[in-house]
Amino acid sequence: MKINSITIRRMNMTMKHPFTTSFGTIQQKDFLLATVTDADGHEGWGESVAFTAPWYSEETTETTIHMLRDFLIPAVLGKTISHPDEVSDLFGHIRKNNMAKATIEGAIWDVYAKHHHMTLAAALGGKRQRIEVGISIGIEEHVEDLLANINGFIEEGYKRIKVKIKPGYDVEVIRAIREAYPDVPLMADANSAYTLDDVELLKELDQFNLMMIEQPLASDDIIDHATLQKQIKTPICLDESIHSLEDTRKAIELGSCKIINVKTGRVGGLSEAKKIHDYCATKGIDVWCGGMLESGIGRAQNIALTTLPNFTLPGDTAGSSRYWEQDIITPEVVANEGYITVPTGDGIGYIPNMEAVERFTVDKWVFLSE
Ligand SMILES: O=C(O)CCC(=O)c1ccccc1C(=O)O
Ligand SMILES: [Mg+2]
Repeated sequence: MKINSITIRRMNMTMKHPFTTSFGTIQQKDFLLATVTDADGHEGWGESVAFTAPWYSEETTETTIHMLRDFLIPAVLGKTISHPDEVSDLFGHIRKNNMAKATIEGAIWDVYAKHHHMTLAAALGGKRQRIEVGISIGIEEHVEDLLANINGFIEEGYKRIKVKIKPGYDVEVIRAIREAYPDVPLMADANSAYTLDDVELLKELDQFNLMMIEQPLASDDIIDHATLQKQIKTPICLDESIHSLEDTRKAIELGSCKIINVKTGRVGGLSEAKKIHDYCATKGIDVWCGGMLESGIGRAQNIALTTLPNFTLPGDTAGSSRYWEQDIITPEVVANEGYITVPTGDGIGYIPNMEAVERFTVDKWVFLSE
C-alpha cells in the first residue's frame, strides 16, 4: 500500500455545552483532521486530539501542525507499507509528540482496513458487535446542576457515570451523588489535581464504592501513585501518566494503578494502544477507552479500538449528540441504552459528511508524493 497523498484540515467546532475539568473549561474545539490516500484511491481518516492550549499534555494544535508538516508527513509520504504497525518504525527517529503521530497512524489504519475491505475493528482484531459506554460529566458550579446532568444521562441509559473532581469539589460532591444514586456505577477523574499531602482526603472517598479514581496525582508521576494505591481501597486508574507500553509495564510493576485508561492520541497510535491492551490482558489489568471530546472521526476510531476483548469497562465514548449540534460523519454515533452498535462498513465504518467537514474547516494543506 503506497501513501500517495495526505491532507491536513484545521477544524473549528463549537461544543453544545462547555466542558470543565480541574484544569479549565473548553467549548471551542480547534483540532486537525488527516486524510491519507493510497495509490488505489482509498481514503483513510484520522483526528488529532491535541487541544489549543497545553493543559492536558504538552502538545497543542500548533505543535501538531509543525510536527506533521516538518517531520511526520515527510516520513511516510510516498512510502509503501504492508501493515500500519510499520508506521512506528518510520516515526522511530521522532521522539514523543504522540498525538501528532496518532493523527497520521490512525488515518493509515483506516486506509489499510479499506484497502483490505474490512472494518477497522476487524483489522485491529476486535470481535464485539456493540460496545458498552459511559459518560464523562464536567464540573458544574452548582451541585444541583451536576445532579440534573447525571439524572439525564442515567435516563439515557449510560452504563457508568464519571465526574470530574478537584480540591474543594470532591468528597461532598461525591456524597451528594451517592445519596441520590446509591447504586449507579460511579467514578471520579481528578486530572492530576492532588498530591500526597491529600492522602487523608482521598481516603475519605473509599466509603463511596467508586469503580476507580482516575489520575489523582501529577500527570508525569507513577511513583507517588504507587504510594497512594497502598493507602486507599479505591482502584487507581492512570490516564495522563501513560504514554506507551513501557510506561504501562512500569506502572503495573510498581503497583501504581489497577486499571488503565487507553487513549490512542496519548500513546501515539492504535498499534501502541493495542499493545497496551494485550499486555494488560496478560496482567489481569482492566482497560477502557478514554475520550478527548472528539469529532466523529476520532470517535469512530475509539469505537473500533473498544471492540478488543480486554476493554472490559465502559469507556468515555458517548454519542455524537452529547457533544455536537451536528457531527461530521454519516450516520452520527448513536448510544442507545448505553450501547453503541459497531458499524459494519469498511474502515472506520462511518462516512465523512463532506458538507459539514468543509463548513468547519478553517485551514487546509495538501501534501502529494512525487
Ligand atoms: O467525553 C469525553 O470525550 C471524555 C472527557 C474527559 O474526561 C476528558 C476530556 C478532555 C480532556 C481530558 C479528559 C479526561 O479523560 O481526562
Ligand atoms: Mg482523565
